[in-house]
Amino acid sequence: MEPTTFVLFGATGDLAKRKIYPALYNLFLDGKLPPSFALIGLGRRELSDETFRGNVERSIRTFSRRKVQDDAAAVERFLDAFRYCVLDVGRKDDYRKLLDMIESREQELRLTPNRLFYLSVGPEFFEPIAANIQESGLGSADGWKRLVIEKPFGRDLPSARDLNRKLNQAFAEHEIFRIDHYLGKPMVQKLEALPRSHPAFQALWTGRRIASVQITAAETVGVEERAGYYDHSGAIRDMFQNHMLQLLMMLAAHLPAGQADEKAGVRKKKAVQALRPLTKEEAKAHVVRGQYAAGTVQGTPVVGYTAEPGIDAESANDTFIAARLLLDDPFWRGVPFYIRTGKRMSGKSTRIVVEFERLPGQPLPTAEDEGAAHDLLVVDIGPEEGITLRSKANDPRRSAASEPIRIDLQANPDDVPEAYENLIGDALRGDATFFAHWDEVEWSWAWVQPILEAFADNLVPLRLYAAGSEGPAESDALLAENGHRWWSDSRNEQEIEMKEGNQYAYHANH
Ligand SMILES: NC(=O)C1=CN([C@@H]2O[C@H](COP(=O)(O)OP(=O)(O)OC[C@H]3O[C@@H](n4cnc5c(N)ncnc54)[C@H](OP(=O)(O)O)[C@@H]3O)[C@@H](O)[C@H]2O)C=CC1
Ligand SMILES: O=C1O[C@H](COP(=O)(O)O)[C@@H](O)[C@H](O)[C@H]1O
Repeated sequence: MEPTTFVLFGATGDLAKRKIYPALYNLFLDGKLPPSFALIGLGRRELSDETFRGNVERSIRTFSRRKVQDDAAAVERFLDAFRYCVLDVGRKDDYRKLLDMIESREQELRLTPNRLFYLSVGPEFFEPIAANIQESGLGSADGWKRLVIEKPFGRDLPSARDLNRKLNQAFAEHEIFRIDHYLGKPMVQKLEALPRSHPAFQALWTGRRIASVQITAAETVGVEERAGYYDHSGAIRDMFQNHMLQLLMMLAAHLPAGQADEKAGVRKKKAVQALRPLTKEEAKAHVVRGQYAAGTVQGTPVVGYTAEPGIDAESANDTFIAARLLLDDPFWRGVPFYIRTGKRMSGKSTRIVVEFERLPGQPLPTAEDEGAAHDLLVVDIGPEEGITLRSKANDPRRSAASEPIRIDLQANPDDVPEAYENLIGDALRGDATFFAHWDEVEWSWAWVQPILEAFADNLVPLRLYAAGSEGPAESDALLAENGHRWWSDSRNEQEIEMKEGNQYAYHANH
């Protein structure tokens, strides 16, 4: 890997502490940091290098997935790369000081001037930092430069386009790495190749009609301490436009054989472009907007959203969204994609369920089975990981069908890299596969824009749901209109949970 100077804006912030330093430490332990590596942390706070390194050490001791053992020498070698520089985003002199510091580190360590600028700061700083990097000469050295940028990328279509145009004045598209941490999750990285990953999945994918695809990201937490941000974003901007649509793209990027060598990014773009647009008038028929009311989450009583600290008592912000989407694509035509995400739901789970239509000859559901699943491919993305095939046809209680096959390749969970480890490792290597490319971001915002407008004009009613539930009843009704039901919530879990010998479970081998 090429020598790199990692320039971290927001080095004193929460994300750096909880995610970035632990990820870098784990990459270091795995030998995945460049052998010649320097990190310069930036923030307004006055910190000495020593205090900064002490903070980083505390962060890796608290948050690293691998225990920081007594190998003091390894920790010291890791921390040796870290320096700190005071920088206020708006002060031009600070960028000149930073340039001096970077150049002197590059000389000291004989580093080729490859510079990775990581913006772990509020979105209002993305554009001024990029402009100052260019203006100060920080980005004009004789090596590569990359910009790693956190979410949110805009708050609607026009602002995202504006931000992108401004970033492009300093960085080319191939130099911009937009983080969507869901794309760093190991199971998400397998989605696009899922149909080819096992003969059983391949046979299903090519031989069976898909009845529906359901994508759920349910959380038990509420707004936490993020009222200022969340009350102006809601579930639609916080989760739906980015993480949920990226999950859809990753899954739908499957194309018939023959085009399989097309790059994943191109196929993802085709998937998002194929989304049938909704007008703001149509939004009400396809989208459910919810907000949590008081309730009980896993045994603990909690207040409703508008009683949360920092939230306007009259707030009509969405903490839940469910939507039905259709793709005008030869493979997916007629298959509804149902997406939902919400806070203060009954459990924490991100899961995709692909439901296959019943085969001719497959046992008809009995009265006891009423509403039970046909064949389901269940992809658990987090917190549990795994792929399970649940099939009625192979239930030995009903038919003399084939012996159950169990494929269990579960890796030691301690060995599963964190999303940020995967993404930072990729950015250091210059591999943008699992980052959100501009086309994807722009098309996602374009699909979401009429819904944002419908919410703003109150064309989609706000439905209250009790904290600890599965969301508003209208979200169930949305699927029932097509004869479907959510297969990924605790009410139905027992119905799809069949006897051990009746499941094909494939746990990712990382
Ligand atoms: N925290 C999280 O879990 C997640 C965060 N994100 C995104 O990551 C980014 C950072 O979030 P987070 O770490 O939580 O935010 P914090 O508020 O914890 O940290 C903000 C950082 O920005 C620095 N900063 C603020 N103002 C200035 C300024 N004028 N000049 C220079 N530095 C400044 C602060 O340093 P100082 O005070 O020393 O100046 C601090 O290091 C945001 O874009 C957020 O949306 C994305 C996903 C999850
Ligand atoms: O980006 C975000 O994601 C988290 C959920 O992430 P997960 O990895 O725990 O599923 C969400 O809580 C947060 O509101 C959002 O900003």
